[in-house]
Amino acid sequence: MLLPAAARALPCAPPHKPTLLQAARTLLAALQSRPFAASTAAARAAAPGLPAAAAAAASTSPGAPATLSSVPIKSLQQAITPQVCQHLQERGFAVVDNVLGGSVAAALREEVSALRRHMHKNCTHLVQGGATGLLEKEHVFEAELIQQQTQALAPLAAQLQHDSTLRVMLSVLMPELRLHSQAIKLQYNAGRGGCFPMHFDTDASLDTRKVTTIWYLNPGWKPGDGGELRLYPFPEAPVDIEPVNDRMVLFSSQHMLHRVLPSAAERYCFTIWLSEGGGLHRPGGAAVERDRAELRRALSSAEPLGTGEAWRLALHPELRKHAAKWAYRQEWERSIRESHPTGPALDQALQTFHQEIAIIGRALAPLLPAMAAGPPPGGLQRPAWF
Ligand SMILES: O=C(O)CCC(=O)C(=O)O
Ligand SMILES: [Fe+2]
Repeated sequence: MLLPAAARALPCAPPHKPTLLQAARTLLAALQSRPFAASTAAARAAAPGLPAAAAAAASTSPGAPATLSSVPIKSLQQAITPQVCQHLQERGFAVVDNVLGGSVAAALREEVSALRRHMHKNCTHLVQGGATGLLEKEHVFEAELIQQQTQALAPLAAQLQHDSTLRVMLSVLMPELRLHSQAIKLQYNAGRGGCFPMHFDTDASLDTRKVTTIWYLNPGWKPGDGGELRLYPFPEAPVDIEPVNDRMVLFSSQHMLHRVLPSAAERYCFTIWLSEGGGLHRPGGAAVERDRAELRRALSSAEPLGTGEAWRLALHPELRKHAAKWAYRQEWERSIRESHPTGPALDQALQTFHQEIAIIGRALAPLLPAMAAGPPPGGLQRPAWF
């Protein structure tokens, strides 16, 4: 059922945007020389050629520095290229190496290490009938940087939490993201098999996170250590990404299914989530209702569906994550077992998982034969990621 590389429909390459990138760099330089709160208007005045979305991405809350002087922002600016954004847009993810430089990566690793005794166990969030249950993971610990005490122990990460360089650079090339704010989380995996089950970071109905960026800080990583990030860009084949030092991975927070494979070695990283401005956008209205009614009709029709039509429905934005969950149900169950200690909480989580799979199986029954048989001969249209 996975999409063969040769059959992918390739959209046209976006136009080069060197002048826009230059305008973004001018703005970031201006922000660096004037360290406090930048408004959208100030940002546009500093770099007149800049699109509104990029200027808005540069604005910060009062008192927060807009960009850093203590990390090599130049390398971060250069990390976000048109090629990176094209990959992110078309495939749902991108990988950037040597993003901060070895010495900054080493300092950040020290900071994560210094915070270890302030960390709490990472939990899997189980959404069930409107309520959220928490299932602790073994060996994976995390800290947000909200309290002054933790910020003092991790000053570089605390500055990175506010730095707008990444947001501005992404917004120049992908203004449709409307990025406006960000949050950081530091993570320490003690090894001993610590891992994450398959999940999506969020959903449009939960919060406004759009882009997940994970930054790896593991200079000693070697094959066999495990802890790879596995992405499932459904319906394409999974991709494993090694958590090597100074690597940043970007992906769609809402649509990229992913997990962390069991890690045999200590593993350090941090995540910055980039969010859309303008509050939670709950899709609704007549058009959405019509769309849903059409989906219900297609799924309940007595007529058998052709392969192309079945796949079109499986990749519909409302159904795609359920289709992926069904397609990977065995691997998904294994990942839940691997990530949590045995006991009643795990048993409950597995029971809920099986109930969900049964519901999905019933709802998507007309699509399952086509999904099991693989994509149609002409290939599939790539789904939208953002
Ligand atoms: O540690 C990683 O590579 C990914 C972590 C993750 O998926 C998460 O925090 O949601
Ligand atoms: Fe995640």
